Amino acid sequence: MALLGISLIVASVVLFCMRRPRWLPSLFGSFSSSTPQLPPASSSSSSSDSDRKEQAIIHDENHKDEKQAAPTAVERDRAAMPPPPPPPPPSAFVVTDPSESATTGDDEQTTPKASAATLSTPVPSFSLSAPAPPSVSAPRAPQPPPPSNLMPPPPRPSALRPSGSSSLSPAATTSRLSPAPARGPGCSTLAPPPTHSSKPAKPSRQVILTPGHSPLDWARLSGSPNADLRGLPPGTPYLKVPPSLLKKYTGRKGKDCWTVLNGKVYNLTPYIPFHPGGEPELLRCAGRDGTKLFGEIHPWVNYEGMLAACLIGIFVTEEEEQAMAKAAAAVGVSTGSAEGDMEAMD
Ligand code: HEM
Repeated sequence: MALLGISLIVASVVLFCMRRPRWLPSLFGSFSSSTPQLPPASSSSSSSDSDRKEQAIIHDENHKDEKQAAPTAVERDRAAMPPPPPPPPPSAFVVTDPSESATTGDDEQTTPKASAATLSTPVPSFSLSAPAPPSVSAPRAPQPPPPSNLMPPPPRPSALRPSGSSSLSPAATTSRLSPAPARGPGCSTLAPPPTHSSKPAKPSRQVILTPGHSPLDWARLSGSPNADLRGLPPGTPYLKVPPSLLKKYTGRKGKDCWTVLNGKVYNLTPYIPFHPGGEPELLRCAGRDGTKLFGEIHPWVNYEGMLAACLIGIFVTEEEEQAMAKAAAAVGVSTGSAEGDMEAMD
């Protein structure tokens, strides 16, 4: 039992010496009656020496207590032990000068001590509920400049800089920025570039049509499904027109005006008073193939739709027409050969 008590005392003393709380000097102050006062240490080396002396004194004292009344000494130590100091609050710390601790008498603290300090400049804080930026339209009173510790906004990027002040290399500048288009003096940069050539337009060769012969009147006359403007007897099939027959219909001497457009033969006679280009122009293609001439003047005109009621037949060569006539004579039927039919009509 005594052995257990002794070992407990030794363990507590060892723990006590290893932990060495800050209130140790004041504890030793309470033992001033039995222990001599040590001079205050002024440097780290003297502090370590005094520690060793204190430990030796404590060790001797404990040995005395072990021999006399060990349990009562332990209880007295625990009763005289002051509560540990409260931990410092978590705040900003500044390192104080070690000389200050020496002058204040805190000889145990040899390392720089940190203490709370208030900053003179306000710490910038950020939050999601920041006020909205001022609108451009609403006029506002002049506001004080922002605090100097805030970062100024970056400069606005300029799209087009003069080549002299550009930070880009000349090669990069020329590759990114195309040269300004050459415009005449006095031209606004917002004005569109000229898209029309300065070539004067051709004077119109349209003629004044007589009343009742407008394009709309022609559309009304030729548009009906039963319209027959061919100038042939009703029920005449589409004819195969050779060149020898086509050249007889020149529009002169009371004859009709036939022409060929892309392999089809049309009777232009009913259309002559409706032609915007006039009769003489239209008669230039009478009795012959007018495909090339038509395409040179107005290829955009939809002649097929306009002349559907004027279709005579198809344009064939003389050989084709003779071969078909022979074949028809052999079987004894009419092939629609235009030559015989036209001669019969005449
Ligand atoms: C092949 C013989 C033809 C000749 C030489 C001829 C000539 C002309 C000429 C000189 C004009 C006036 C162009 C102008 O305003 O600058 C014209 C206009 C016109 N011709 Fe013909 N023409 C021919 C056949 C036809 C035929 C077969 C049709 C239709 C069935 C036709 C329909 C028109 C129309 C609709 C215009 C008015 C075009 C427009 O206002 O833009 N022409 N033609």
